[in-house]
Amino acid sequence: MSMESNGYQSGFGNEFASEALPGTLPVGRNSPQRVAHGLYAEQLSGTAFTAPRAENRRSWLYRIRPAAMHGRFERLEQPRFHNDFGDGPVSPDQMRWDPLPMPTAPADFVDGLFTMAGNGSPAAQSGIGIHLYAANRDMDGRYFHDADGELLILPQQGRLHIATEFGVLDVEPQEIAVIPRGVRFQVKLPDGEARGYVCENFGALLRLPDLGPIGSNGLANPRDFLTPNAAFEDVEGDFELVAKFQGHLWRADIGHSPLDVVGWHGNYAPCKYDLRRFNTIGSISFDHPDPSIFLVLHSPSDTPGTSNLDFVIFPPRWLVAQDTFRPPWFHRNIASEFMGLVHGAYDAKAGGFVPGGASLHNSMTGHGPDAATFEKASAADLSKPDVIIDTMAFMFESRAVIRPARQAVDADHRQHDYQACWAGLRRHFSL
Ligand SMILES: O=C(O)Cc1cc(O)ccc1O
Ligand SMILES: [Fe+2]
Repeated sequence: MSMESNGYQSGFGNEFASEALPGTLPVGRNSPQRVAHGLYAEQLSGTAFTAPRAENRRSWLYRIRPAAMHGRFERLEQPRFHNDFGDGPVSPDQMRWDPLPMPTAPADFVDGLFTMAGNGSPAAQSGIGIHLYAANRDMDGRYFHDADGELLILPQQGRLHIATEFGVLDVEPQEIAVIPRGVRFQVKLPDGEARGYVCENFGALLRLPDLGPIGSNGLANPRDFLTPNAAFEDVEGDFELVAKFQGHLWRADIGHSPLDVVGWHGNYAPCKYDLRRFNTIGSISFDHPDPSIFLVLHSPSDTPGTSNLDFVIFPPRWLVAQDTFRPPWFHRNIASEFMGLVHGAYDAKAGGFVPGGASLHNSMTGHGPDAATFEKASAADLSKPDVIIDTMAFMFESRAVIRPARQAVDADHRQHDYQACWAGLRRHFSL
């Protein structure tokens, strides 16, 4: 059985309101003495009660049973999914990985999570966890919430049917889903198998960037974010509630589906966004701009302009700049860059960076186009525009060093020869 989608509401961080049964939402108050249909009222706060209004995020849920009803939590061992980024030496090497192999034993979305890297901690409410998932079965009688951060999910292969307390998100590769901290959900795999990337944001909630001189439109437009209409399931059984709490997983028995919210209103809710809707802006004169021009969502830190997380994409686009090396340039960056590829090929790498793969270029580590890309772009005919189609790369960029997890450093699917991609860069210098 799976909860059916009830459609979506459009907008980012709006004051939404939705009810799956007419007359569910109280009018003019949040917590009446008795809620319609015999439901319980429950508030879910994603920011401090007293956070400034522009940042304040909370929702009211009207549900069959309150979230407090479940058995006692005990530890659940899933050693591949954690926030142990270590505090010892971290190699400044450029690193790259092949796709996370599909599981050989049955694994649902939670079983299939594999921690790649991260920084900060849930305890500090700052930093990010970067994970991949590879799964081959539905979450069955199992529900999950992450108390440590909101989850930015990027399917790379296979669709996800994500049934949440707020309703259903159906997402496919080249779309993203954002599940707020604490929201309970269940993932089913309509295609039988699925793989993708997850960024767990321990810091300030993801938001749309200011647009500055770009103006009032462009990049990710707010109306393209879709939040589910209320949908619920009213089922009882021997189910399991899995919680991620302070870097570890816990499980509790639960006798009913926690996806029993019949109506809700508020501005703290899951959403999805189709990356193909991104209005890509670039140079129409000369020079390849800084990748901040490709910013979709960011989690600010306490230093203006310096993000805990910048989620950046490299979508299809025209390259027209004159007297310009058109692909991404060689560079070093105080921020740290974790990249993935959802679809196609990436314009800075002629080979080796494949869909489902990943790379890490940490603070001040030199990187840029591989030798083949450099040669090709240096000789390209700039009198003609070049169009990049069939591509969707992304970057999780963070102000703090992104520490690879031990299991990622040691993984069989790590490309130990990654640095060889620059070894063929020839000396061209002449006096
Ligand atoms: O490939 C990278 O490293 C990401 C990246 C892309 C780009 O267009 C400019 C800078 C940058 O770091
Ligand atoms: Fe870079």
